[in-house]
Order: sequence, then structure tokens, then C-alpha cells
Amino acid sequence: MNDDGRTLEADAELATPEPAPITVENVSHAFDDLSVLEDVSLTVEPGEFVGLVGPNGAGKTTLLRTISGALEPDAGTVEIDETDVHDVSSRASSRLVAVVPQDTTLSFSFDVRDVVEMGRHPHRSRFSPPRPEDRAIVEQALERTRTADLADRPIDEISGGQRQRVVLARAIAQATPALVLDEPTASLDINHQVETLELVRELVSEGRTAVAAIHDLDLAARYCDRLVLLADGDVYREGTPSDVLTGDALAESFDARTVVTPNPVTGSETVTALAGGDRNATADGEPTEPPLPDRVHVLGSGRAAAGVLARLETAGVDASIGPVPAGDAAAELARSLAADVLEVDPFAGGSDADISAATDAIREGDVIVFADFVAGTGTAGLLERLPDGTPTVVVETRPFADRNFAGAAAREQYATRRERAVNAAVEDVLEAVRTANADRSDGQSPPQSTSAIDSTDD
Ligand SMILES: Nc1ncnc2c1ncn2[C@@H]1O[C@H](COP(=O)(O)OP(=O)(O)OP(=O)(O)O)[C@@H](O)[C@H]1O
Repeated sequence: MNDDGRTLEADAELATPEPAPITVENVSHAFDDLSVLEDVSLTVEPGEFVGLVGPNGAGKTTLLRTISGALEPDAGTVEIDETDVHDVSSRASSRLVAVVPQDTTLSFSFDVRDVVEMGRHPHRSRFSPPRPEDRAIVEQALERTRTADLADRPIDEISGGQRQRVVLARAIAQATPALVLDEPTASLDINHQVETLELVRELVSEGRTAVAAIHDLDLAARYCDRLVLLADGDVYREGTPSDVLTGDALAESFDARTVVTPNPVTGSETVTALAGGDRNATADGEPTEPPLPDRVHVLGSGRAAAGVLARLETAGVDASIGPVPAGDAAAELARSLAADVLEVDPFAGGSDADISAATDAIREGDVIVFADFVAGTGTAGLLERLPDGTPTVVVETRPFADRNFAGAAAREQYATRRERAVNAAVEDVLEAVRTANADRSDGQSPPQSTSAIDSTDD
């Protein structure tokens, strides 16, 4: 029960608008000669949380500004609850859509509670004071965003992250069917990031329709029902996070090499960007010849082998790995990439069946990569079974692993060096694949092409 004698449930009802869809149809917009949005169409259903993702400059903010009514597009329409937001007064559109902008700095100094109370302005006469229900909704929004303890502080004296939550509170108080959020977690710490997106989900489950630009792809995958990937001003791909966050789509739209794996805790997609940009482009951006799809077998374990496997996967090379100790980082990654993996009991030393399966896998490989392979898995015995002339590449990072690094800075240096060693090795692997294939198509047997990557000397 609150001060005015109503229950909190009644307040919640008061602040929960009727569900309504957002419909963007054929929206185009240019800033002078710069065409930013080109015929963009999308629909966000009531009770749906859609994440807008895409590289810098893709047009996410511009699209959100057209949805909120702040920017009139050159062509196309945006409807919320079947009302064209550009065809009504700003007061009317403020009752349809609330905005959490990227830049939350305000050019005036009000107390936090007054800022949140501004969310009620579209609902009451400009000259009348806040009604009891307005006050109740404001208090509720402060509570929900955990900003009640800041309520009496001036907005320009709180941190950027706190301000972002206050602006979200204002948007909640506005009680609109649609919410537009531009990087709502950009200046939040990890705890508040999760808390804020949980809150958006809660608002959505109450019937609001939300669309948010989110740079953090892992968070977008975890919290959004659907993702819309914008690139070059158009919808490049849309669908569930697993439909949209694929290595290919991210390579095309972000020009990035990435590995997408399931998060071991949340199960949602986790995107790891790898150094090196688009492998299929030269320095001047011209595409080079793609690698020939062939089998590379990795003999190794741990993060070096996992790194090699990830890079091969993003290069589009069919890779297998093993024998590798069960539970090893490389084994886990191989499974999430659906690569062939032969896992062995780390204490059994490799059974006959394991050795025989590994021998077959090796024989199928056109190139063999040795990546920090370990004793005790029977790997050493396999070396004798390598077909003559099989191209091999060695990635050895153990000298670093064996050192006793004290500080985080040193550990970071180690990781960077290891990644560089792995990157360089994968280029060699790809080169070896090309050579092996070229020789094979000439009718020659594949040459031995051994390259040792000594990661100690960089
Ligand atoms: N008011 C403006 N005047 C001129 N150009 C603009 C304006 N606003 C945006 N742009 C340009 O439009 C393009 C898209 O910008 P926008 O902010 O929509 O991209 P974004 O996807 O949100 O980028 P980011 O991820 O960096 O926030 C950019 O090239 C930007 O420079």
C-alpha cells in the first residue's frame, strides 16, 4: 500500500500501457549526400524485444531516431499502434514512444526525481501540478531502476551510469507502449548492464514493445528475442540471435573474423572477435583467392589448439582434432563448432581404439598442425603413422605457459603473443593447404612443408 492508499499492483497497472506494435515501412534517409537508411522495413511485435546490431555508422541511431519521431525520414513511415509518429504532435508521439538516448547529458540541472517526473508531462496538462498517480508512477520508476536513493540529487552531479538509469526511469514513467533505447548499457558496469536488460525484459513481458541498439553482441543475444543486423543502411539479416550471429554474417557486415560459440553459463551465443580482420581481403581491400576447402587435422590441446581450431573454422577450413584430453579447452571448442573431435581419457594414455581412430583422422588430413600437443594421449606414437610428405605446421606456445607470470599485464602480453603465434601459424596452414591442393591437381604427391612458429622470439 502506498501513501495515497492504492496498492503497488494498482500503480503498476496505471503505468502499464496497452501493447502495440512498431511498424517501420520502407524508411530511407540521407544526410546531405550521405545515404544512411535505404528502404528499411521491420516490425516489432507487442511484447517483443528486438536488438539492433551492426557496425559503427550502420545507421542504428538514425533508425531509432526515426522510430521515436525525432527525425523525419526522407521517405517511408513509422507507425506505433497504427499511428504514424511523424503525423501527430510531439505530445501525442511522446505518449506512444519513450526514448533512452545514447547521450544522456542534460543541459540543465534538475533533481533526479524532477527529471523522472518529466516522463509524466505528455500525460497531464502543462500547467497543472503532478497528480498523485503521476507521483506514484515516478516513485515506482525510481524503484525499478534502483535510482530512488539518488532522487534528491542534481542530475549533473551523478555518474554517467547512474544518469543512464535515471533516463530509463524517465522512459518507464512515460508509460508508453513502445520503448526505444540507444546503447542503454553503454556506460554501465556489468552488474547494472545485466540489471538494466533484465528490467527491459520485464517491461517487455508486461506488454511493452522494445527496440534497442546494442553493441555488445553477447548481451544482445542473451536478452533480445530477435536481432536485426543493420549494415550499410539496410537490414542485412534478421531473426533469432542464432540465425543472425553467424561467423559469415559477422564477417560480411562487420568485416571481422569471429567465432560464435554457446555461452557455457547462459547457453546464448558468445561472439569472440579474432585479430586480423578479413582474411580474404588484401591491404587495399581487394578480395584474394579463397582457401581451398580441405581437411586440416590438429594434434594438440589447450588454448593454442583451440585458437588454431577457431581460426581454421573462421577461414572456412574443415578441421578435426584429436586425440585430445576430455574436458580440454580445445575439445570444448571443437564440440561447439561441430568439428570432428576425438576425446580420450586423460589418464588412460590412449586406448588402441583411440589410436586407430586418431590414425584415420590424421590420414584424412591434408595438413597436420601440431599445437601444444601433450604427452599421455598417445599422440607421440601417432607421429610415426603420418603419411609420407604430409605438410605440417607447428604452433608451440608452451614456453610462455611454463613461465610464472606475476601480474595481469604480463598475462595479457602472453595472450597477445600467443594469439599472434596462432595467427601466423594459421596463415602457414592455409598456405600449406593451397600448396598441397595445387600439387595434387598437378598429379604430384604433396610436399613436406614444415614451419615452426617460435613464439618466444617476438
Ligand atoms: N546529424 C547528422 N548529420 C550528418 N551525418 C550524420 C548525422 N547523424 C548521423 N550521421 C551519419 O550517418 C551515419 C550513420 O550514423 P548512426 O549514428 O545512425 O550510426 P550507428 O549505427 O548508430 O553508429 P554507432 O554504432 O557508431 O553509434 C554515419 O556515417 C554518421 O556520420
